[in-house]
Amino acid sequence: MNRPADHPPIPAPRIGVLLINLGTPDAPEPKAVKRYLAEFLSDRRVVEIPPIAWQPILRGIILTTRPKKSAHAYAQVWGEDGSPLAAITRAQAGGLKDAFGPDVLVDWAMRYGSPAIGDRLRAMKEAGCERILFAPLYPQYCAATTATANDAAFAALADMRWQPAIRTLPPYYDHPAYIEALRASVEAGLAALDFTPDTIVASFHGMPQRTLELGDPYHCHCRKTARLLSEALGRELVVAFQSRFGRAKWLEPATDKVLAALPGKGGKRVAVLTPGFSADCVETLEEIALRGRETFMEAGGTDFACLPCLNTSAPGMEMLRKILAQELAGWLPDA
Ligand SMILES: C=CC1=C(C)c2cc3[nH]c(cc4nc(cc5[nH]c(cc1n2)c(C)c5CCC(=O)O)C(CCC(=O)O)=C4C)c(C)c3C=C
Ligand SMILES: [Fe+2]
Ligand SMILES: [Fe+2]
Repeated sequence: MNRPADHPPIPAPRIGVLLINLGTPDAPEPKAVKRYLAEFLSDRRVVEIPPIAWQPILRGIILTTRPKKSAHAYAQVWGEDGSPLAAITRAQAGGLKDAFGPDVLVDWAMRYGSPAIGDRLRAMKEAGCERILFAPLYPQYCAATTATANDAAFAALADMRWQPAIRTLPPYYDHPAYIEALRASVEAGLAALDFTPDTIVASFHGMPQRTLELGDPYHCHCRKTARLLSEALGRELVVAFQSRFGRAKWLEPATDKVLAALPGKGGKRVAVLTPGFSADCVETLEEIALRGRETFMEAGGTDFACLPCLNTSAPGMEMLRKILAQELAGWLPDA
């Protein structure tokens, strides 16, 4: 059937890019933190203990004690625009607004709390996006982060009669653009210090040792990132794992133990980087920059620095543009 000559052209299908990070409480207060932790720690991708055994511990012990302690940690890093993790992820999405042309909508969501993945996905669909790239911003794949973000996105699709086409961003732990962004950002960070570190620690978020034994590639991804970054910097990095949670054995060595032991072994001036976090958050700003510093100085260290994550730095944004454009190839008209 022919359309009349004056019929408006069919608009090009739009494309959506949804940046996803972990999530954060709505306020640095015990009530909001409790709500957030209840959702986060009930995720079976995060705590792999059968709910019948785990839920009584979670409800009976953890959610009655931890929210107060964690709210204090959040309060120390909370900014004018809220939780750093949310503020930085929002700014990353804002910085990419025009990166891929007028037909590509860039938005952001959080796996736990708000803005919820399902809500942002439905909004993209309503805005006409027929193709959507989910981008969990975890360089190293972990089922507790990457997979659960994708699970939430696919759960939202399960309710849609007319689904958009979907791609997911692969882990980018060894992507040359990521390693180069880390190198540039670490070199700039080191050059800005008023001391010369004798030791550089690369601290990644930990996970239970059992998760590695069950086949999760996270630990290998972290080690490879550290090796490639060490080669790019031309200097040694001490790898450590932070944020231990619960009683099980976690990946070792633990960052706090490494920081406490360094001064006794002659490492008095340390710089810590956290390359597994794409945005600064309570785990970098409170656990490392505040508590890590205290641990290190009390053990006899003389100088301590926690270098910023890639955040919205020029090398960080350039990296995001490159890895996202690579996944959009074939969807973008000129790619
Ligand atoms: C970057 C990768 C991350 C992995 C892997 C990860 C695994 C993991 N985390 C917990 C428990 C907690 N994590 C918490 C905060 C938190 N975790 C990550 C990232 C990873 N977690 C980020 C970016 C953040 C910061 C969130 C923010 O709001 O700034 C917390 C909450 C804070 C606290 O109460 O201390 C917990 C709890 C487990 C069990 C786990 C298992 C593999
Ligand atoms: Fe975590
Ligand atoms: Fe922590």
